[in-house]
Amino acid sequence: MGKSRLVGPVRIVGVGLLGTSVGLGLRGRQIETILADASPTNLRIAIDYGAGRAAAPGDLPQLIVVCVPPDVTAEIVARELEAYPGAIVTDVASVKLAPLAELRERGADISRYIGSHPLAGREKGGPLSGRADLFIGRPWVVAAHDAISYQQAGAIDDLILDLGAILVEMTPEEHDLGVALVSHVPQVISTLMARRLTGAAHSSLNLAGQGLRDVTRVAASDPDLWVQILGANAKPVRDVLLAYRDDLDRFIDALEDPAAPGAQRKVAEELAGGNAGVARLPGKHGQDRRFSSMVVMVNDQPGQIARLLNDIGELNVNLEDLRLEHSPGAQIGLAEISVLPEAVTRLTEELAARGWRIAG
Ligand SMILES: NC(=O)c1ccc[n+]([C@@H]2O[C@H](COP(=O)([O-])OP(=O)(O)OC[C@H]3O[C@@H](n4cnc5c(N)ncnc54)[C@H](O)[C@@H]3O)[C@@H](O)[C@H]2O)c1
Ligand SMILES: O=C(O)C(=O)C[C@]1(C(=O)O)C=C[C@@H](O)C=C1
Repeated sequence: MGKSRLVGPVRIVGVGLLGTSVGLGLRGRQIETILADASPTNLRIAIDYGAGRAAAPGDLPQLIVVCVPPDVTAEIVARELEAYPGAIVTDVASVKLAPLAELRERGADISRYIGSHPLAGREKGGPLSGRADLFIGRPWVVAAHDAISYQQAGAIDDLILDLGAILVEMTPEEHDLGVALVSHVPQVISTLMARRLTGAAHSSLNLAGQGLRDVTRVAASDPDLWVQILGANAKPVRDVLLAYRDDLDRFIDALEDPAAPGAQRKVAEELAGGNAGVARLPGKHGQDRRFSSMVVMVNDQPGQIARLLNDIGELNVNLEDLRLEHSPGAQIGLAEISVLPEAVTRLTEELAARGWRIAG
């Protein structure tokens, strides 16, 4: 266990997916965490799960992390600033301009507040979805404003670094424009793609492979949360969607008569544009992921996954993550396993020596 930067205690308000993940990550570094939530059930689950303890009179948190839905973020930040005059406060809401504007309107003491946003999450909320390693290697934006300097908010930087995330400084405006493109519009497109499936025939749905699953994973996200996020960042999201509508029209036109002169070139240019865009992403899973993955082909027979995991254990390699892919009717499953990068070469060779087929 490395030394932590934060001294603590850290108070976490809202212990759903984000709050519980922050709590678990900090507890893993022995930092004292104090939990609060409007839902007694969520609070109980997060405590039982090991994310921290309940609040007590006389608590003096160094830092408060507000992890509640966007529409109540400013209200709760204002309340916490008033209740704990010695604490620095941040929030993790997915939009940054709206909460800051509301705090200004409320006359809150924002000289102790900077909003932040980890670009890490899952499509499923609630404390049971919390993960201590959720933030490792992920960008975490700190959205500055002129009532506080970064130096005064050092505890927020410490939080981000203690949780293994990558600190990114930007203004709230830059943040909201950026996430419209890389997070909010992707959610909309994923939703629309998945919505197309609601009336589809089972025979078509049975053909779904990993491509569709990759682009529709976040369509399973919580509508209540996303109504708030999209509403609070409507203009930037709308602007990207308008450009996207032009893109769609161009693609539709290019397919109108595939035999027409130049039609194939137009389609090829669109596809090449996609290649160029995806190549600009910093790593498949975001920046600096700590783990490398490899894919092992597994025969569709009872006990095969157990045998693979046992072999990995015997080779003394720690499995960091496991993802199984299996299409209906296929005789082969694909196990994507994530391990530390330095273990990949040896594991590949030794698993191959034990008869496993490595797909990549
Ligand atoms: N889900 C993601 O992937 C993700 C990623 C990054 C940031 N965020 C942001 O994090 C915040 C929390 O999202 P989440 O996914 O953890 O949601 P969640 O639904 O899992 O958790 C929210 C928690 O806040 C509690 N809560 C609601 N109103 C409250 C109030 N007034 N006072 C105290 N507690 C209250 C709820 O009971 C719940 O436990 C949101 O602002 C969201 O924009 C979410
Ligand atoms: O990967 C997911 O499931 C997410 O929900 C992640 C994601 C994102 O778009 O990157 C979604 C919204 C949050 O504000 C931050 C992260």
